[in-house]
Amino acid sequence: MKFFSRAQKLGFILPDFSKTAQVYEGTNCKIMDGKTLSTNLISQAKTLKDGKKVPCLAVILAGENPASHVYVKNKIKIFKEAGFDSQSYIISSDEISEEKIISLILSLNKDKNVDGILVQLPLPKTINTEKILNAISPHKDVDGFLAHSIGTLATGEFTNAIACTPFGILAMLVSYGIEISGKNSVVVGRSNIVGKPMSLLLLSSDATVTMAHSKTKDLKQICKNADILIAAAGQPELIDKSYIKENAVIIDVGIHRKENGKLCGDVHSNVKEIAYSLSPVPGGVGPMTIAMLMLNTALAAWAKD
Ligand SMILES: NC(=O)C1=CN([C@@H]2O[C@H](COP(=O)(O)OP(=O)(O)OC[C@H]3O[C@@H](n4cnc5c(N)ncnc54)[C@H](OP(=O)(O)O)[C@@H]3O)[C@@H](O)[C@H]2O)C=CC1
Ligand SMILES: Nc1nc(=O)c2c([nH]1)NC[C@@H]1CN(c3ccc(C(=O)N[C@@H](CCC(=O)O)C(=O)O)cc3)C=[N+]21
Repeated sequence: MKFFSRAQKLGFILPDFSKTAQVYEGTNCKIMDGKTLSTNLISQAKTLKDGKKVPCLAVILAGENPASHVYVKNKIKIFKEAGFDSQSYIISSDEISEEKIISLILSLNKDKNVDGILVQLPLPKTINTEKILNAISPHKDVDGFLAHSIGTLATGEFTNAIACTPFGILAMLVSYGIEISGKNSVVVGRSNIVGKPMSLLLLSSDATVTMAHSKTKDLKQICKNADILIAAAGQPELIDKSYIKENAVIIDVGIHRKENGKLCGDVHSNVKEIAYSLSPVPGGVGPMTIAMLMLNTALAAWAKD
C-alpha cells in the first residue's frame, strides 16, 4: 500500500471492513460505506493530534457558486469535528482577478500557521485555473491538484498529496478487501481532479487500466469488461446494469441534485442486482474526499519527509 505509507508513518491505519460489510436491502450487493470509513479516519486524526501542531487549512472561495459555498461549509465543519483549524477567504465575483488570488496564495505560502491551501473549484471562467493552482507551495498542496503533485503520483514517488477523491476511493477499496492487482479497471472520466489521478493510482496498484471519456466508442462494451468500474463522467445515472459485468465492484463518483432535491450519482441503482459491491451516493465517495483532505492536511502539518 505505497499510497498509504506516509499516513501509516504518522499512525493512521486503514480499518478492515471486509468482514462486516452490509448489503443493500433485498440484494447480495455489498455497501461500500464511505461515511463510516471517513468517520473512523477523522476520529483517528483527533487522537493522533495530541501533542502535535493543530493542522490548519486555508480555503479560498472565489465567486458565488452556491454548491461551492455548501461544500466549503461542510469541509470546515468536518475539520472542526477533527479538532483541526481552518480559515476561509471569500472573494466576491466583482473583486476576482488572477493577481488578487495569487497574491493571497503567496502570503498563505509564507504563513507558518497555515499547513494546507485549498482553492475551491470550479473557478470563474475568466480565471486560469492551472496558473492559480501552481502558485500554491507543493508542501501546502492538500488537494493534490498541482502539476508537481500529479507528477510524483505518475512516477510512483508518492511524496506529495494525492488527489483526495481518488485517494479516498483507493482507501475504500482496500478497507473493503477488494483486490486490485491484475484486475481490469475502467475509469469513466479523465478530469485532472478525478479521472486522471484515479487511473494513475489504480495503475500503481497493478490494475490494468482503461480510461474512457466523452469521445470513447462503445462505452458499454468497455465497461462490461471491468472488474472495477469508476464512474466519474458527471452524467446522472449513465451507468446502469446493462453496462456492468456480473460481480463487478462499482464506485460512483458523480453527484447530482435531482428536481425533488434528492442526490443521485453517475450510477443507476439497478446495478445492485448484479454488482458485487457499490459505493452509495450520498454516503460513499463524498465523505471519503473530505476525510482524505483532512489526512493530507495532517500530513502537510506533521510529516517530516
Ligand atoms: N464525491 C466527490 O467527492 C466528488 C464528486 N465529483 C463529481 O464527479 C463527477 C465528475 O467530476 P469531474 O471529474 O470534476 O467532472 P468533469 O466534468 O471535469 O469531467 C467529466 C469527464 O467525464 C467525461 N464524460 C462526460 N460525459 C461522458 C459520457 N457520456 N461518456 C463518457 N465520458 C464522459 C468527460 O470527457 P471529456 O474529457 O471528453 O470531456 C470528462 O473527462 C461530477 O458529477 C462531480 O460532481 C467530483 C469531484 C469530487
Ligand atoms: N479544490 C477543490 N477540492 C475538492 O475536493 C473539490 C472541489 N475543489 N470542488 C468540488 C468538488 C466536489 N467535492 C465534494 C466533496 C464532498 C462531497 C460530499 O461530502 N458529499 C456528500 C453529500 C453532500 C450533500 O448533501 O450535498 C455525500 O456524497 O455523501 C461532495 C463533493 C469536492 N470537490
